[in-house]
Amino acid sequence: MIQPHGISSIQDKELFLKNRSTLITDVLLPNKKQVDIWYDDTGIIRAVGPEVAKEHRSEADITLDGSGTLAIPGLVNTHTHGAMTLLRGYADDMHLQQWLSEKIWPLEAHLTGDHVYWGTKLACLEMIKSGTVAFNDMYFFMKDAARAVDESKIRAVLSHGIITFGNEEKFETELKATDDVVHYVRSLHSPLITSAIGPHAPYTVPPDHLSICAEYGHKEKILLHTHLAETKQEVDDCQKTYGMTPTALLDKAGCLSDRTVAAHGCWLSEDDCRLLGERGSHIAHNPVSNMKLATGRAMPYHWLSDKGVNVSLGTDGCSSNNNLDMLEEMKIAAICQKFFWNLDTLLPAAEVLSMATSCGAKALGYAGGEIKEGMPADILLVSLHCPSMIPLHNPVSNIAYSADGGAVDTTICNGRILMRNRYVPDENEIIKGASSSADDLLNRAGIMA
Ligand SMILES: C[C@H]1O[C@@H](n2cnc3c(N)ncnc32)[C@H](O)[C@@H]1O
Ligand SMILES: [Zn+2]
Repeated sequence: MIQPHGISSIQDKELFLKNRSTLITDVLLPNKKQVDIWYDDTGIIRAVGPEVAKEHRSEADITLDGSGTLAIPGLVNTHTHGAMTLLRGYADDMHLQQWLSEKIWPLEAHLTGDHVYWGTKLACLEMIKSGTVAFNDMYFFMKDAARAVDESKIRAVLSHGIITFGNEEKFETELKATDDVVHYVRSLHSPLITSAIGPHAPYTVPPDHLSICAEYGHKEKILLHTHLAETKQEVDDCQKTYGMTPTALLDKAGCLSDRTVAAHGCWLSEDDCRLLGERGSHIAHNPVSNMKLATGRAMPYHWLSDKGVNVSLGTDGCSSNNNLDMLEEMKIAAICQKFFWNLDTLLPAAEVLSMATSCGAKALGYAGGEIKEGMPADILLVSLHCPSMIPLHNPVSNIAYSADGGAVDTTICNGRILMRNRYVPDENEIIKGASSSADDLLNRAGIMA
């Protein structure tokens, strides 16, 4: 086993076992203030400030030396398909509809719960190693995904991806799968995991099925997670078939509320943005996936923010990104907006950091994404000894534009230490399990790994 730097004794390994009252000393905040942070064993931040170590040292079970690191809130990935880690590099450089219907869906037809378990374990590992503490996931075999997330101790909103193309029998199966996930997640009694209903998109789920999804979501008081206005073809087809935009169609079906997270939004019109603002719905921006699949237009961030829409950030799945690194995503979001809309002031560094943290927590419906008293201890310690963090003229700029996930030294979610000195306890087992699971998937599909 790799002996990671600084983790040597049994006692150190106990760091990862459970929540304990923790003091982080001498850490820098993005505003360049040097502080100590203290949180208790319920995982809630109780004090942040220069004198905190003096006042609370005796109450802390663990002390982490934060010197040489910058503390930022844990990152929130508001749109992904976790287990698609197994499909990383399987189908690149294709047109979106062809990519889905000729490569992705045929392979996904061979998925089992075991694949999704290992794919989600790998996704959680990758997220922990790059500073993500919460994600909004839409995929299949979500009870297996829930097991993987529960073991990984990060936050997640889990939805079964509903794709019906109008088939009633399929819709019944999909609703049953959704209901199973909702009840299974509740039975876990985890404060970190919730469920959502996930009608895949207006082009895969017709209006009558969308309405039933919306009703179910309202009845269960859960999020509704969907794809929206990703391509021009989607918007044109919707106009032709239903005489309205996909956004108006979702609204007519009752799918737009403040519990709705819609991914992409590349081809939203200004009126669509106004409607989303009125409904309090959230848009998850996925710039890497959009650029890779050549959706042809960047999400109109200026219109969305003008209309008061909460815009968060997501990576999309590993088959269209091809990683889950939210620090990388932040940079690409900020530069993609400036480039596409030819506006150098659009989406500045501080805004993209909020997009990846507090706006994400808001979209997923929990209090978080800020390092302050009363907030959950979702904290990253980013190494200041990385070349990409030097010099430190502006910590927020370095985070948004310069660092990548490899700069994250320590990841804490809800007070629990998940990575320290870049060490995650079960990393080797996960890599082994996920690699053989990916081979197994391709073998089952008759593709030589
Ligand atoms: C939940 C479903 O969503 C599919 N999926 C993955 N990425 C995208 C995308 N960019 N657009 C639409 N669907 C996507 C998954 O492959 C799965 O079939
Ligand atoms: Zn997606």
